[in-house]
Amino acid sequence: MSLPEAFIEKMTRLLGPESEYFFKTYDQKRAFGLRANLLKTSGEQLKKLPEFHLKPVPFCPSGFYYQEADEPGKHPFHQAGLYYIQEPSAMFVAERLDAKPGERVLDLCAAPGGKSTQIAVSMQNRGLLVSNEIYPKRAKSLSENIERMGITNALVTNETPERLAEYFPGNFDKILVDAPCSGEGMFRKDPDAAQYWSPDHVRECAALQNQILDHAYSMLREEGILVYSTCTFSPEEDEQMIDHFLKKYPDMEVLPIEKTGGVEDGRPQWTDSANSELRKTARLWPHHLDGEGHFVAKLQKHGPSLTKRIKPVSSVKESSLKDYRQFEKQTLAEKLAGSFYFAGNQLFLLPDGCPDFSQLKVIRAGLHLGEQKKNRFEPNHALALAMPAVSFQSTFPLESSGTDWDHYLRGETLPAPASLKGWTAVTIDGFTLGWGKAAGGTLKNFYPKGLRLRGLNH
Ligand SMILES: C[S@@+](CC[C@H](N)C(=O)[O-])C[C@H]1O[C@@H](n2cnc3c(N)ncnc32)[C@H](O)[C@@H]1O
Repeated sequence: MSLPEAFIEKMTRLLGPESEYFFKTYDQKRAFGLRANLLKTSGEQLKKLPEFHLKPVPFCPSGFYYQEADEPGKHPFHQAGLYYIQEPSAMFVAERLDAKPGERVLDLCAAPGGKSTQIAVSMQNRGLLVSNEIYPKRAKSLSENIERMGITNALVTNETPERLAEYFPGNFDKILVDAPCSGEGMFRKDPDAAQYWSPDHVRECAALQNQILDHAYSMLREEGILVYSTCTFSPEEDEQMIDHFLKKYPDMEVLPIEKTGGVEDGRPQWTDSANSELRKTARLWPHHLDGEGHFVAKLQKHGPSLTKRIKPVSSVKESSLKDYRQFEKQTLAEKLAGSFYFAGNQLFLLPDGCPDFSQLKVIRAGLHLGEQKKNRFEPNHALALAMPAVSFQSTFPLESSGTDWDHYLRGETLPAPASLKGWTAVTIDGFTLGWGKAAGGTLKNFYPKGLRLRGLNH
């Protein structure tokens, strides 16, 4: 592939004789990856599927390489949220944050959600994950991926880092900044990215990352953890960015990152200070492992934080849940508990200890249960995708070896047993796919219009 001249010169200067191996990767095919969604399945279960040819990613326990011809994006398990298609080296990042159930975590630059969906898995859907994206369209796809993967503890926001920093000073145990960058590691995946590249663009990205990091710092609590990552090779956005950050905030300490499967140390020699601490950061190079390339730094804040306590949202009165409870009794296997919240007619079950978010642009708040209609409750797609099949009193089973799933995902009505009545969870090989409502021998289709398949799928 054709690369910008100035990029070739720069990488040749930085890498010396190693650059020969680096540039050779541009003539090779890129690796394709998917990550098992451990909220719904296991890697072992996916590995048994004859449709896919999966090989483990050495630096991510739930990650697999697949063959391009496997086309996992076209399999109904994708719509059921059993995996997330993700560039393999990107899978290394969220694992380093080591988010735990019950923590308060912020993913500041989150769309389309590869890393947020991975963070939610390690939190086991408990605690609070604020998953933020600055651009509205990208925030919408982030929200859809959060829904598809069955994540129930996320507040998906569409804010600038600056606004969030005003709202959440000193509030988070862990923050991921997966920064917008010059994307040098994306050239094989997206050849257009190479055309946008210029030394000026690298400088602009570095200036933006600097500002984003300032905001992240102010939102971190004392002893909180910050992970910073990019998918670019330029030292200005990687080691030099962290070097500058450490000088500006001396209470930040670089933490070691365990490096396996071809992951390498950061390169302090590419900074003015040559601070040996920077060796603890990690670099994923396309000529040392199967993946496009990433830089990751993990830091801890030891200084005090100016913290604003935000009161949690209190639950609505039980009396306003009458129609929901009636629906729940008829449809679900157990009663849901927690903080319920109405946004207009839309009912949500909020993440644990969810802070008041009334002043923020929020796209999704925890689990979207459904809509209060006149004297009845209609469930949302998110509720189906967040629950395993055993959580429903009635299921409508489809098989991936058949063709009915294709009709269902296109929004068509399906024939149903005459005895089947009311809301039922449609499943694919035992995994929930969406809602249907049975009456008079047919299943009315409630697969969301915006997600339906169109045209040829095979
Ligand atoms: C590398 S991507 C994030 C990828 C995402 N973490 C994932 O794993 O799917 C960087 C994100 O930063 C967003 N972004 C762009 N400008 C920004 C800014 N000024 N502040 C915060 N985020 C910004 C981009 O829209 C993009 O979604």
